[in-house]
Amino acid sequence: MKSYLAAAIQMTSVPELEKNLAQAEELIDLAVRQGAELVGLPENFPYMGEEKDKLAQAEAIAHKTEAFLKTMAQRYQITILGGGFPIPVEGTGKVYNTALLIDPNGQELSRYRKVHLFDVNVPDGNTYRESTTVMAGTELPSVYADELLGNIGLSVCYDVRFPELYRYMSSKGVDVIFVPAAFTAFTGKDHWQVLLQARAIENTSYIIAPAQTGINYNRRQTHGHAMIIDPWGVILADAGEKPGVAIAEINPSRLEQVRRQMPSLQHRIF
Ligand SMILES: O=C(O)CNC(=O)[C@H](CS)NC(=O)CCC(=O)C(=O)O
Repeated sequence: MKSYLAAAIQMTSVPELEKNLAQAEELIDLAVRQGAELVGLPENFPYMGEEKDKLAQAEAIAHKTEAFLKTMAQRYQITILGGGFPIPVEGTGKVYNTALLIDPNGQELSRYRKVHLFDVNVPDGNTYRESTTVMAGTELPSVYADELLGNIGLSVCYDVRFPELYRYMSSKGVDVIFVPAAFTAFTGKDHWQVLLQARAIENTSYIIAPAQTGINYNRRQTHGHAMIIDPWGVILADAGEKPGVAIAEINPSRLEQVRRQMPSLQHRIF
């Protein structure tokens, strides 16, 4: 593993596929100009809108997004994570909320289907029923061992509330954990940063958390604060509330140092 720069992209995706892909490319370009070699896009980056509208366009979203990610990876010579986007599941009328990791040759390295679905009545009055259109994934995320970038684990948004998922990754030697999200503004203000820091500290791993921000559609508002956190829990970069990028160094000697200073992973009893 080497030292390199990673980027967590923050965007305001709307119910228009082409517009979102154009916004994503502008921000990828910005990240690459600053030297990023590993770039993450947030959950639902190609489309944020009513669940039924997303489902109606799922075929096109899935097809164009996968092609887009491969093109971006090759054009910019980066490894890219497309945070959860819908991929239809044959014969069910539903989709998997899928995260895809692609290498600079345009080859797929890893694929994860969101396991925990956001079926929550948020106290701000918004009701979320992700399971009406999304099938829950049933598999733990595989940890992809990249010779240069480290061991990379994938998760999506609401998953961040389930520490057992990250403990599993940790048992597979994860170094860098992606948490692409579209966190609600209401839950995000109190929970987002705390949960991410906890996952970083308890697993002594880097966290790369790309995010949605601002008003995406109707009354849906997302929290922003795409960030990169180091294995000690220090926030290395925070994109704030506007579309942009959070960029920071991923450094194997820092991983090694923190794991020496705080060997909690070696002290597990259960
Ligand atoms: O808002 C939308 O339309 C899009 N939402 C999403 O893409 C997903 C699934 S509904 N949001 C979350 O998982 C939020 C989790 C969260 O906010 C928490 O755990 O507090």
